[in-house]
Amino acid sequence: MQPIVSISNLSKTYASGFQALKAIDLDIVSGEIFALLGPNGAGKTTLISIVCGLVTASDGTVTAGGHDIVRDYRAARSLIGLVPQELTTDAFETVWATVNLSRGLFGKRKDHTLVEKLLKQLSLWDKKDQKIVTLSGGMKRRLMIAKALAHEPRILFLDEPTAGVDVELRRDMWDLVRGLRDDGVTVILTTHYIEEAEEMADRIGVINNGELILVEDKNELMRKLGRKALTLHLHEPLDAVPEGLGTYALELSGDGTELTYTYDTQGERTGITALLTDLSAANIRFRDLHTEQSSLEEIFVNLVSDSR
Ligand SMILES: Nc1ncnc2c1ncn2[C@@H]1O[C@H](COP(=O)(O)OP(=O)(O)OP(=O)(O)O)[C@@H](O)[C@H]1O
Repeated sequence: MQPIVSISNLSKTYASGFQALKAIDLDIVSGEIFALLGPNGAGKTTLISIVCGLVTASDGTVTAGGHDIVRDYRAARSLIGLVPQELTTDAFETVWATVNLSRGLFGKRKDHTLVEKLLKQLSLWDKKDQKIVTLSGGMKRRLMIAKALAHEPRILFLDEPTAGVDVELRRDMWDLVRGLRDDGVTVILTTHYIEEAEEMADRIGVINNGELILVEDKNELMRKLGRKALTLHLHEPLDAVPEGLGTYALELSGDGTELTYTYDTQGERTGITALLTDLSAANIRFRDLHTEQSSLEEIFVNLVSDSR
């Protein structure tokens, strides 16, 4: 299937001489939620600003829906909605006027039914006659989404959609984004919250120092790079890991009542069967056990520190 956004050899050097992006190649699949994950200053905003035509690239090409974003700017841009980090609209405009205006800016004919539907969907309908300056932070965020969707884009970029919002609103945002995906909108979001990428994304791209260091299916990423820990809850506490078990990566905790074994899920052998046999031979009995997979956070921290 043809990608809905195709980024090829994209580089950006700002006038200051700072290179914010280094030869990025990335294809976005239609209908996915793609999370671009990276620390502050990694180049996330620069990347989406280029795709949305707000910043010019120093090198490389981008197409959206098959249209080159420079040569065929209008056609490409009309497919794209952008929710920036900060609201840039006139604060004394009403909600209703500003969303309708956003649609008009793309040369689309008025459609009050669509705007009404959007405002209802975003729980802003009862605020439609209020001036933006009177809205709460969460309402402003939702308004930015309504504005970005007013011209019915097929691709939505969300730049740090939940930075600085409370947990409840974050969950609302996530539900909303999933709903958009269900409606067929392709969503690309930037975030430095690993939890957000873990929760939301179908695929994850990790960007650091202007380089895309990894692009991977989320589940695959967690499976491939994740390690697992098996914790055995012992009947009798141990003072130390018995000598005969010294070859295993074992750690004793919980006042000697928990024995944790860490293993690689992708390894040829996990070593679990041998460990359990040896435990039994050493007469160590357990009453319960559980396993835990390493989180995306641990994977991310390892990746970023490796690429420095
Ligand atoms: N107009 C500019 N001129 C010079 N350097 C810039 C300009 N805009 C951004 N940069 C630099 O480019 C780098 C990438 O910035 P960018 O805003 O793309 O990062 P980001 O990943 O979005 O970060 P954050 O998570 O903090 O929003 C940063 O080092 C930033 O200082």
